[in-house]
Amino acid sequence: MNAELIINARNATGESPVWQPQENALYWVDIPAGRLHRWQLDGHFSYWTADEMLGCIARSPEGHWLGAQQSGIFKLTPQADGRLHAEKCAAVEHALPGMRFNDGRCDRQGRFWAGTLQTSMGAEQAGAMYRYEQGLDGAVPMLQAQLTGLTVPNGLAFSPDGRTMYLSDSHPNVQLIWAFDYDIDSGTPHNRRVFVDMNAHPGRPDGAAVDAEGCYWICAIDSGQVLRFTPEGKLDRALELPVKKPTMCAFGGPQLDTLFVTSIRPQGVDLRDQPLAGGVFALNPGVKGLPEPMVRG
Ligand SMILES: O=C1O[C@H](CS(=O)(=O)O)[C@@H](O)[C@H](O)[C@H]1O
Repeated sequence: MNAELIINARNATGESPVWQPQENALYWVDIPAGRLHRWQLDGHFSYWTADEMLGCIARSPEGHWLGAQQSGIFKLTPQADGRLHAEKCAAVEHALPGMRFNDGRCDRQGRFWAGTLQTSMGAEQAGAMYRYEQGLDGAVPMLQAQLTGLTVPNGLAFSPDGRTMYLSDSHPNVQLIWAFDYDIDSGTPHNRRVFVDMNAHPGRPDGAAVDAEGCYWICAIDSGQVLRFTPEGKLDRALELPVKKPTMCAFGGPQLDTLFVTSIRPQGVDLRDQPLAGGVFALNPGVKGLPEPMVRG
């Protein structure tokens, strides 16, 4: 195992790692805590807390963050007192009560995509994918669902040329990763097909990242592994972690050759066999990643 613990964050649900090259820092969230964290390469660690759960983030060129929370998409600005100042940019009408945003990221053109789920995950197919971009009509535009019928949308990622979109559903009744043709001019996915059936692999599909060779790295939650699939959907590599529930991965480091992985610290269970659950880890994947696109201004 070559996983190195970078911080024993004890996150309830660590997610959405994003490498920020200007600061040589990794940012990520703890969803239920509504927290944005920063770990700098020199070892400094900071965090800021929002008023709502925080599902995923993307950086803007102006230096703030875009965050998908419970009631919509917010511009987030870290404050000196540890709060996250939140300004609503877009709203959503959830299909059911008790829903929040989960996994998301920008496409290669800088449109911010994020998916919703019901927090108890009891309601199947209530989740949807939303796309946010600046310049929509209205002061706080209402976003329209772009894809529906999802239970735990996850694993969103884009191929190096941006023309293939990947998306998964982690729910035990689904466990599929799909590929779509992606129209980079309009930001529209079409021609959905199964890319990988995770029922044939250990773990369920969670967060993902695409590397510079176009291969898809997916956190296989409940198996303690990160799996690499070729663009043809063939399993190529499996890396082990000292925790059972890795949630999302991101390439980072000055050379983009480190794979950072967030994880879940399950509540109310015996953690003697995974005391580092909820930590953030660094792996040496043997391949480089691509810069994470910022939100298009
Ligand atoms: O809250 C979350 O949990 C699930 C993992 S689990 O089903 O609870 O084990 C994860 O897939 C999802 O991304 C996360 O937000």
